[in-house]
Amino acid sequence: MFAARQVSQSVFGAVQRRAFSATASNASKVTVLGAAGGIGQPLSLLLKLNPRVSELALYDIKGAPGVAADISHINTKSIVKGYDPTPEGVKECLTGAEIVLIPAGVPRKPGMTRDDLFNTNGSIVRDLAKAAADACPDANILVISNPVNSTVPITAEVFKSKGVYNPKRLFGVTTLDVVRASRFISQLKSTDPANENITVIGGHSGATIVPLLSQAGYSLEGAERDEYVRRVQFGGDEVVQAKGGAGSATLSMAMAGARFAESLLKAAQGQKGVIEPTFVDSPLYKDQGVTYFASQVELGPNGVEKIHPVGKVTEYEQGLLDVCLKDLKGNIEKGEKWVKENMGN
Ligand SMILES: NC(=O)c1ccc[n+]([C@@H]2O[C@H](COP(=O)([O-])OP(=O)(O)OC[C@H]3O[C@@H](n4cnc5c(N)ncnc54)[C@H](O)[C@@H]3O)[C@@H](O)[C@H]2O)c1
Ligand SMILES: O=C(O)C[C@H](O)C(=O)O
Repeated sequence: MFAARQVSQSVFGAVQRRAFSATASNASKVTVLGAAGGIGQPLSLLLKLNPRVSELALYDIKGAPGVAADISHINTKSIVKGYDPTPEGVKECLTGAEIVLIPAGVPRKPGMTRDDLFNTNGSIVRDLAKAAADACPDANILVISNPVNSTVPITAEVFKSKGVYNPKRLFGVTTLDVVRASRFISQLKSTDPANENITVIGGHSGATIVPLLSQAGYSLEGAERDEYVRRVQFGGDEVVQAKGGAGSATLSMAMAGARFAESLLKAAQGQKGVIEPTFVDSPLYKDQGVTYFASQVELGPNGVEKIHPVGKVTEYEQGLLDVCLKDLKGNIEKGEKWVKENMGN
């Protein structure tokens, strides 16, 4: 019995060390809004395993205190607290947060696009953004709820309306596209996916997701190339279909969200050269009316440190980018227009 306990602790310790090899130097409060959901629960679990997190604050319209009680028994140092779904609860949960992750909202069912979630999730994200703008205007806000191409502009407009918008602190989480693009190329090329890091630019839905294989030195041709791009662009649909009405990607998204939060924490705690593709207020295509765009972004203590240009692309990739920009512009404008007309109190 004792031996078994020793073994399991050491195996789990090794997993934890491999997953997050950092030693915490600075304390950070991280808040998850939608913490009892399909993404929220495993995301909160991964954040509890991260030694860079000192306090984990969980909020949901139902079930956050239960998730918090469960996770709080894990033998890592961070304090975990779940909050009741009241205005005071969400305020307390957000106050002092350095990072706020928002996976609150409904997921897709087969046959739906992400844009079909717009009305429901737009209101949810708008209201949570209002609470964040009031309680922690300087926090990094990480929007996961779909449609990201519209929920990020909605969040920005809420922060602007309260006079606290800082474009360096608002991120649409597109890490799952990078994770998929890297995994899928490794399957084709029989490489170690951990060593792949395919840049994905644009936005987070269908044709707005543009993987840049050429920048990783790969050149697929013909049907193989088209199938790879289609799989990256519609990887989310693959999961939605497979789950058959029970939701969309949750576990891979939790990993991707935890990875992005870890990158921000590393950068905030002084690590240089931390770069992740993410959907931000970007100058790259503003002249074409596309005000938010995902590209490689260097992170720092103030959030966005540097937005890297897209760089050299092939003619084929330029074709994908042209389609992306057209769709993205519409998604962004839709979010901005809706929230301006529906800002509420
Ligand atoms: N950015 C991405 O790459 C990505 C990937 C996967 C899923 N998503 C999106 O993430 C969202 C969540 O997906 P899920 O599978 O976790 O859904 P889910 O239904 O399992 O969980 C959502 C949670 O949000 C909570 N919630 C709803 N309204 C809330 C509010 N006003 N305040 C606080 N909590 C609230 C619900 O109670 C629920 O627990 C969806 O919109 C989905 O499309 C994005
Ligand atoms: O596909 C979805 O609806 C969820 C998410 O955006 C994904 O890419 O898996």
